[in-house]
Amino acid sequence: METTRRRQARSPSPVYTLDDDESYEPYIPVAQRRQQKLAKLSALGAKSDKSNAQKLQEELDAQEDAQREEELRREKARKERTLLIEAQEVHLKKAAEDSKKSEIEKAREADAEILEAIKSRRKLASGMELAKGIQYTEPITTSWRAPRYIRERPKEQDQKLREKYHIVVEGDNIPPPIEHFEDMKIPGPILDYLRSKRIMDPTPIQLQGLPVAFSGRDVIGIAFTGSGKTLTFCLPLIMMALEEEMKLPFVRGEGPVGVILCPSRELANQTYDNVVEWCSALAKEGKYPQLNTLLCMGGISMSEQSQVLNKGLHIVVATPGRLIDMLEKKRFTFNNCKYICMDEADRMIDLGFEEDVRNIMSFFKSQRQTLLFSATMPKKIQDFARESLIKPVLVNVGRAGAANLDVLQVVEYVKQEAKMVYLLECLQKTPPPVIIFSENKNEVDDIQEYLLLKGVEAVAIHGSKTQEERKYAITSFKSGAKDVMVASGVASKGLDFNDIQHVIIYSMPKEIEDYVHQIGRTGRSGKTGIATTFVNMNTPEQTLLDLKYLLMEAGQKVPPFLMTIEDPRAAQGGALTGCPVCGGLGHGISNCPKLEDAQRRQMASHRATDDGGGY
Ligand SMILES: Nc1ncnc2c1ncn2[C@@H]1O[C@H](COP(=O)(O)OP(=O)(O)OP(=O)(O)O)[C@@H](O)[C@H]1O
Repeated sequence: METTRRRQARSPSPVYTLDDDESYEPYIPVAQRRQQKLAKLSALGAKSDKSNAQKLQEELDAQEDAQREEELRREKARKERTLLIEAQEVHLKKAAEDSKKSEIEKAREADAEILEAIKSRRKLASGMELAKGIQYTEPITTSWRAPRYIRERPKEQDQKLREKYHIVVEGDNIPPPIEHFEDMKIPGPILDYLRSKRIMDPTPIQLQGLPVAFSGRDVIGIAFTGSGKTLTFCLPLIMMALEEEMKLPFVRGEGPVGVILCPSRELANQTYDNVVEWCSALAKEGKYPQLNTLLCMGGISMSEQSQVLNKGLHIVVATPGRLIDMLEKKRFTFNNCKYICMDEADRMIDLGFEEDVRNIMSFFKSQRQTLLFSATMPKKIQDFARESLIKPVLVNVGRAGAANLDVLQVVEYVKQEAKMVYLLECLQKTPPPVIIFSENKNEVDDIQEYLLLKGVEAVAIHGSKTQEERKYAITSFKSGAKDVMVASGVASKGLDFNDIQHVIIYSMPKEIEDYVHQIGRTGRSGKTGIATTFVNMNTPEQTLLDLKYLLMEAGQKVPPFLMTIEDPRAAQGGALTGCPVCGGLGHGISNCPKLEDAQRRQMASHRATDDGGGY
């Protein structure tokens, strides 16, 4: 033990322990080795003969060579090992990068495939046009012109005006924006009527959308909920019908001049009421003729409307199913129809409803002006629509699918079992009227029952209610006789109720567009409102992500539990652009909830019946 310790202490070699590689041989510098060799030789030289010394010399040389070779081999092996490790590391890193890249690429490829499939949908042209390969290249012309002073002002001024009102336009030869209704050549009685309703100046979508539509151009109009889109697409049709009627009055069996398509009966009813009011205002003083409007939708008998059908018909407001039925039965024709507008157009030309629209298009006999309006219009629907329109003008106020900034959005985590009780508390936040949304018909009924039990004056509306019940719910709520309306999302899209104070979203819809439409029942025409949304662990994470981004975009408070939800695309380094299919900001096309639903709807569309959804 003592010897070992001393030997170790004397050893000139580097410190080395058994913990290291056992095959290791300490390195002895060449000069030292030579000295050792010389010492051995001289010792030998003293005792033995020369040949022995020579032998030994050769032996030692051979040993030295072998040792050097071994050293070189080891050195080489070490270098090779280092290179191998480096190469492996590079390979692994590359593989990791490649897999990350291929994930993104894979997603991108999948997206491209879906987008291609959407793009390859047939245009929304009539069957006759498609069969004969008829393609219109120029928009229809109308006699409407902007006042000369506006037409002649520099284009930069038009652009400045658009910037002032945050209007984005796309298209060729875009008619100028007009800041005052008085400059739009709208008949006086309608202007008076609008003023009486405190509609003094056009909203951004109106000040650009109306001149474009009056000029006969195809329009894709996108603007926030409650921003006055209805007037933007109804007034041009009224003016067109007026001009036709004044040229040569319509007699029985003639018309309509144009049609407005709505995705639900309630919306059709509301739009019809608006058109009738505006037409009555027009004819009130006797200076202009009466224009006749037909409401064409499931749930009302056509005998009720026979007096309209017995006269010349100017305007039809319809849901698709009943309209097709009437056209097939030849109750009226589209032989002279020149105008078609789709409200909530993204829904109308969405997969599933598209075939109905295509069917309706097939009844047109000549070129028409086509207008598509919505608060939500995902990029791909826009692209598809654009291909079906003729030199369309896109008028966009705010991002398509963005929430109305006049709505204060509050998102609360409420456990499923606590929702009903908390709902009562929530109702105290504001005075009535309040709308409560639920995605589920049974839940709508349960909520109404609970509220009635608690003494709250509540009505309910959903697709399984009869036409009478739906009408009663809407009218009693609109008149203020009832404080609360509990509704399913579908039944209330686009409905314009007066001064809704508070929207409570009892169950968060899967598609963020539905959320945008639902909260949009408040904060209309420049007023403010509150939207409270209940979420919990039943809410899909992807929906929560969409919601988080939407709140951030609108500058709203994002609750901490939403803040903690990470976007997997951010980790993958993917682009955080909105989903081109639904416009949601929190996911890509490959996991779009709407696409799944749309596909389901497409399959179901063949079985669709006129069951209360408006068809
Ligand atoms: N220029 C205006 N000034 C003030 N109020 C207006 C103006 N234009 C329309 N309004 C009113 O604003 C309300 C909302 O209009 P409208 O229903 O057309 O909104 P919308 O954009 O179609 O909304 P949604 O996307 O929810 O269907 C209506 O009550 C309407 O009378």
